[in-house]
Amino acid sequence: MAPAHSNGIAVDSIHATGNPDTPVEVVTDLLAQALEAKDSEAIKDLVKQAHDVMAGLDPYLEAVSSKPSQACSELIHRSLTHDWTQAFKQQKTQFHQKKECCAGALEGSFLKSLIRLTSAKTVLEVGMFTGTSTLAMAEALPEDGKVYALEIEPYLQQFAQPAFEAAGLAERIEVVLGPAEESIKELARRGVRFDVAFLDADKGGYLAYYKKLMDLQLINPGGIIVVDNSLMKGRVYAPGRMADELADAIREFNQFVIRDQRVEVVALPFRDGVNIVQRKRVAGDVVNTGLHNNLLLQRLKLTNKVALVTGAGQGIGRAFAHALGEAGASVAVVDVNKDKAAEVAGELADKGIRAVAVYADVTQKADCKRMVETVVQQLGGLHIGVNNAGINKNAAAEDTTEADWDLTFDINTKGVFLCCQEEGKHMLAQGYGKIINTASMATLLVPHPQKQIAYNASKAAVVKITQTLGAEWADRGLNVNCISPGIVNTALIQESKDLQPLVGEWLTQIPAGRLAEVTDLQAAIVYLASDASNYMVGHNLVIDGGQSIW
Ligand SMILES: C[S@@+](CC[C@H](N)C(=O)[O-])C[C@H]1O[C@@H](n2cnc3c(N)ncnc32)[C@H](O)[C@@H]1O
Repeated sequence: MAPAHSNGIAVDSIHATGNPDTPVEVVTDLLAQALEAKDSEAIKDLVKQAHDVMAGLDPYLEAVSSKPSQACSELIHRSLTHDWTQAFKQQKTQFHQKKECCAGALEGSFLKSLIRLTSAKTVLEVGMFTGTSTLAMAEALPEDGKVYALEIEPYLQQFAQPAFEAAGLAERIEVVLGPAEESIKELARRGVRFDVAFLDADKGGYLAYYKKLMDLQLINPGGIIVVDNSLMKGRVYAPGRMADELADAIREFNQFVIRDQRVEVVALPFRDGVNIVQRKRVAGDVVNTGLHNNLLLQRLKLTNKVALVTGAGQGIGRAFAHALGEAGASVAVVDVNKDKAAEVAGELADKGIRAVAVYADVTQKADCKRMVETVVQQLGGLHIGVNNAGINKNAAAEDTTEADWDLTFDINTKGVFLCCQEEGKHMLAQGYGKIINTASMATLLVPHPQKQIAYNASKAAVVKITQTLGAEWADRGLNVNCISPGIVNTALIQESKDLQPLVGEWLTQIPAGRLAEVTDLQAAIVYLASDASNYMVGHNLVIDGGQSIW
């Protein structure tokens, strides 16, 4: 069904089926029939049917979409019930603001989804009004994210700010007062760049805002510009008889964007029309386009990969399991403690990560073999093996018992080797695999004042196992590397009466001035598990706050 007005933009509808297929097409069809009908009752009936389809649309969309937060609902309510005419008469606002300016709950939820979909951290809202969308977007951001909300009316900042504070999100929102074009230039001068920009201020200004965002490279790669009111009540394609500056401005804007060779745009008939504009991928060599057309961060994705992590019931292993799962892998949480493994597998499943708990004592060859078989059977393969299970029995060299020495080497060294061996057999057969062993900063220095000879020696062997396997298997599709964390602030330290008093002294040995958190190690495991590290062979990646170089 060809649109009635294309307004100079070439339109080649792929939906010219002739059969009404969407609510808009159904209504168009009903009204077309009404236009042809002679009988007034028939006309009334057709118009009523058309009315019901349209009148029910937004309420239905709201009913089947997630509800806004309490804070957003309250702010929307305040925005819709505020006396804007009175505020204008009392010269609190420069312009006669209207409650209709508030984009509302559904659009707020839409923006919230876009923020999450793009993993946005920095957002620009051009035209804040009472901040309802601002708040919704801030809710979707990580704690260190920020919405820069541009607004010309100081009164609106006073209106919105208490709601931002009550919601505990004031830190994530910076209201920038003044004409938007100036504010954009000021933010550009400050070096701020955006993952998502939402254009929703004066329509005559859209083109200038868009040009600034594009020409000054203010949108990060992969980022989007979301344009509100891109249909201007339908008047952009079905003009009324009166002069219409707003529709003219949007029409000119839409035409500029569709002709802009730098971008791709999709126009959605959502609310008053929302366009999503994104920079095109460039052509060129692999550095330009990214390897296999992947942006760098995409190369870290572990989609369709299966990982196992030993010692994943707590501490570093648990953090590794989460990191690999977040990057897209299915994860086998392996531990000698079944309950802890099940607990972590449950945490992953709650996040939507495909996970299973697997029991294995890594000192037992049969267990390591069964572990790999179980993972392959339950998760459909094995591509990433993280051999992390380990212990540390602190004792002076002269007091170290043979039993403790053997146990430490059984778990930390033989266990790592047995896991590598079983994982390696499967991976060599498939010609692909990533093995990452947990070594330690203790492979580079002698940690002190605590005494831990068995641990130090066992971990030094892990580095040599890693180097040897890395070299042996490098040309058969496998990468074997290890990570050497510094002193990590885990329950093992927090709950140890012997180790807790040493923290102060350790801090004097660490240039970073703090212990490592398990989260400090998570990006490294994803990097080593991904194809971004394909040329990394037998490497010992040290993450120790600088302790080993001091
Ligand atoms: C449609 S409302 C914004 C609605 C809001 N984004 C929402 O989602 O609820 C437009 C806002 O843009 C502001 N505005 C208009 N012209 C502006 C300009 N030149 N610079 C900054 N803000 C402007 C208005 O004061 C008004 O609050």
